[in-house]
Amino acid sequence: MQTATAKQKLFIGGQWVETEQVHPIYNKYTGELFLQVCKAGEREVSLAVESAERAFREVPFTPEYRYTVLSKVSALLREQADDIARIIAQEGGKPITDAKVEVIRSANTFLLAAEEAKHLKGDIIPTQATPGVGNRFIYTIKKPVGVVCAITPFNFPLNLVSHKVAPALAAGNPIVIKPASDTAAVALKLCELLEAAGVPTGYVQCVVGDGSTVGEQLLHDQRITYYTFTGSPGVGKHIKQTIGLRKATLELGSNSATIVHEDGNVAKAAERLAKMAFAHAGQICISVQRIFVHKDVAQPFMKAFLGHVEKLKVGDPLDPATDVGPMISEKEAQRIEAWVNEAVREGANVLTGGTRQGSLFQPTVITNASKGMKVVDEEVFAPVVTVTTYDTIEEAIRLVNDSKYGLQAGIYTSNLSLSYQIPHLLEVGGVIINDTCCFRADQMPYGGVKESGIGREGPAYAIEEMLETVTVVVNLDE
Ligand SMILES: NC(=O)c1ccc[n+]([C@@H]2O[C@H](COP(=O)([O-])OP(=O)(O)OC[C@H]3O[C@@H](n4cnc5c(N)ncnc54)[C@H](O)[C@@H]3O)[C@@H](O)[C@H]2O)c1
Ligand SMILES: O=C[C@H](O)CS(=O)(=O)O
Repeated sequence: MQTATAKQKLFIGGQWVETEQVHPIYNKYTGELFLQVCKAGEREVSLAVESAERAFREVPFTPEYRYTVLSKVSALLREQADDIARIIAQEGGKPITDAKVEVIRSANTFLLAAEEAKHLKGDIIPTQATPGVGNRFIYTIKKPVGVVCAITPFNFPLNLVSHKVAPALAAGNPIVIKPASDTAAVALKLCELLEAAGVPTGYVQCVVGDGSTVGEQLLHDQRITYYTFTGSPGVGKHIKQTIGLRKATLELGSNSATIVHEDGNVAKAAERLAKMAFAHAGQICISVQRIFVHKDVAQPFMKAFLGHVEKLKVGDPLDPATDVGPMISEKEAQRIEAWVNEAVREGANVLTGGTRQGSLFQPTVITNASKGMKVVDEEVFAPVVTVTTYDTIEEAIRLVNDSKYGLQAGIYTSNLSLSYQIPHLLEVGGVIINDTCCFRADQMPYGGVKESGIGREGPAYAIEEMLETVTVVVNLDE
């Protein structure tokens, strides 16, 4: 990684490529210039896809070697975790402790994908009992889909890139990465590690630039067979409409909810919810945005919850004591300030927070919020949570489901029967029992329903989506 005054080059076809135009990346807390990154033009984007396509046709990449490369990247991430975490903290504003967790999770994501590369297999299809099939042996093989394009957001600038690069490579596909420009430094750092680990030429490229230029060009390039996108629902819908019949995985937004039921552990719920509603300043797709608490436990819950929230330390992401850092930009902090003020005008109460200093927004707890308010209906993607009481579990389920989104939901309850039933009733891609909706283990299938997306990530599941199944029928009578 270079210094702020030097230009960080792009990675295309195994070369570090310099361009005229740069994108300045700023330290999101101090506002100082952190790094200048070369911006891809039409030529570099086309070259990136061409390099990937050529690699796919001409460069062998065996499953055994995929394992070697991916596991080496995992080891390098672990070795360099402290330095890489500092990049994430500076360009992304993520508290250093959380940034370090992200790096270690990425190392794990690579290792999980490496292991999967050893186990790619098709199926044997039983035919003996099917009339008319005759003496035929039917089986399937799995082939890589072709050139994959990864388009990623700013909030987990390493692990969400890893969740696309590692499975694509494990499946034998070359990839073109277009990271969010404001946090592109760590994606390019990952390319350095992939190069050091010996990734074959052309299997990884990274081009930086705006969604409206670089992103659009990638969507229209017919040499790309598969898109894996994480980002906002608006861009996700646009991708789906633009790419036609080509396949895509879309990991989009949410206004995720957690229920604190009358028989749940209120003390634990209050502590975890205070952490997970405000982690990374609420800029997590599964961040706790709506809390529904049973009326009988609402008072002790609120007391404990507010106590924890008011202890959160807001400030410099490089300070290990910081819990909540800045938002990605002052513009985003101004947006959420306006949404909170609008909710107050419409009758909501702010119990704590609600104030802004530049891009720092104080952890904010809102009550008396209702449907029709942006802080309830839209994805806040900010350190803001609403708390609403309910009378019956049926009402709580209806409130959780009353959303255009459906990524994950959480419930605190000691009722075994309810724990079993509720995943069948909630309209989400993942249900977390006795923890908040903001939980992800990197190996689990992860993704949403409704406007939260299409498909599942987690190395084993992403690999499956990035493979083509070919059926082979052998007529044994010939
Ligand atoms: N479900 C998940 O797993 C998940 C994870 C993280 C973030 N997110 C979502 O991401 C959003 C926040 O991230 P963001 O602000 O970086 O999202 P964003 O949608 O603004 O940008 C994501 C990426 O899309 C690119 N892009 C924008 N317009 C494009 C276009 N026309 N064509 C092609 N690419 C284009 C951007 O440059 C960026 O690289 C939130 O909605 C959040 O919920 C979802
Ligand atoms: O922002 C949403 C991400 O999916 C979070 S995580 O990296 O998967 O935890």
